Amino acid sequence: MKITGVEIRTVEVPLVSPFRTSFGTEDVREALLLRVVTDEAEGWGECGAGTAPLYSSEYTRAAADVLRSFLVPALSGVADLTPQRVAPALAPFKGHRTAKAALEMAVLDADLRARGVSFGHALGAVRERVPCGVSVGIVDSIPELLDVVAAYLEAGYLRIKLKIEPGWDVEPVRAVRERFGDIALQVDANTAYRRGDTGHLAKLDPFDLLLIEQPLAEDDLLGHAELARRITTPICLDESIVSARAAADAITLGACRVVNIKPGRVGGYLEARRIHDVCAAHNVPVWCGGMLETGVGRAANVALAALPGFVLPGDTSASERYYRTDLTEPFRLEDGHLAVPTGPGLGVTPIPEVLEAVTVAKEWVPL
Ligand SMILES: O=C(O)CCC(=O)N[C@@H](C(=O)O)c1ccccc1
Repeated sequence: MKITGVEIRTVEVPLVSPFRTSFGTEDVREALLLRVVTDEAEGWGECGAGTAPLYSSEYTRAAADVLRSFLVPALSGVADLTPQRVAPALAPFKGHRTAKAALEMAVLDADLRARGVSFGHALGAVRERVPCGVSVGIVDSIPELLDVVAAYLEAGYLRIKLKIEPGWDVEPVRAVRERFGDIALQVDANTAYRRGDTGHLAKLDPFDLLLIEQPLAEDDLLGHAELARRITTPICLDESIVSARAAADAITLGACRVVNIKPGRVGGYLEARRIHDVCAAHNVPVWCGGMLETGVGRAANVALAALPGFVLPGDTSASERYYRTDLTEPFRLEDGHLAVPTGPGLGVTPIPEVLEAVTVAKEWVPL
């Protein structure tokens, strides 16, 4: 396959409601969409970096620059480009995993569309639909939280994830347990706690949570391993798991018993598949995380979530959880599940007029 160029598009898509986590609040999703043009087909990729480097060191403007200046030009040196050759071509450049993931995703989409193969089939999906959880941001009061959770349960979500931080943790969990009983419930701290918070985090143990996600810093595997010996709630890692090797190390150290796989965080869907395989080899369950993807990235995540080791509901929510108007045909929850797209490649494409309406910058990088 030969690339003629890559369109880098910055979009700003309003969220239906502010999304607050321990690392900040978003009410507009700024994302990059890549359109790779090849001699055989076009492919789409989505970069999950945020407007500011708060979840990780990456952010949208930096991702656009590293793509324009280094990553896209690096593909010109690959004679017969295949999706499997993208990561090695980009490996000399350090970091920028969400930018790399978006480019690999777009090349993979183009390749699969050209061959008439779906993302799910290419990755090894074994299900036609996936069970869906939902991420509930931090809100101003317990009553408001209970109303939000009640609405998501009414919508059919099969798992609730509560964002927590110091000062908003035990009481919200207690209130949700008392109101809704033994629903599938987990929490996500996004690195907000410290090693000295072990005693406080142990107060979550009586609530029979599925897991506590990334309580400590992304580089503190030993801290998580020590915490795992002091609390009964299973630890799940997110920010720490940047590669298959990191997953193997974390599991071996006893730092986690569950892994949240986010293709953007790990450099792409091919690495995400490798992490899935490493975790399966260690009998570690995985689930698919989310980075507020539009329907473009959501289609790929739903396909990934259909792999055999994804045994827990992920953050693969319906489009309407975040967007009044999605960039693609919306993903709709049916009996708590989303259908895995079956068309070639992603199986979805951005709706041109919707895409134009949210585009704030567009550039063409020729190869
Ligand atoms: O459902 C979703 O797409 C969002 C799920 C979610 O909470 N994502 C958080 C996270 O910390 O995991 C996030 C959002 C944006 C960027 C990075 C991470």
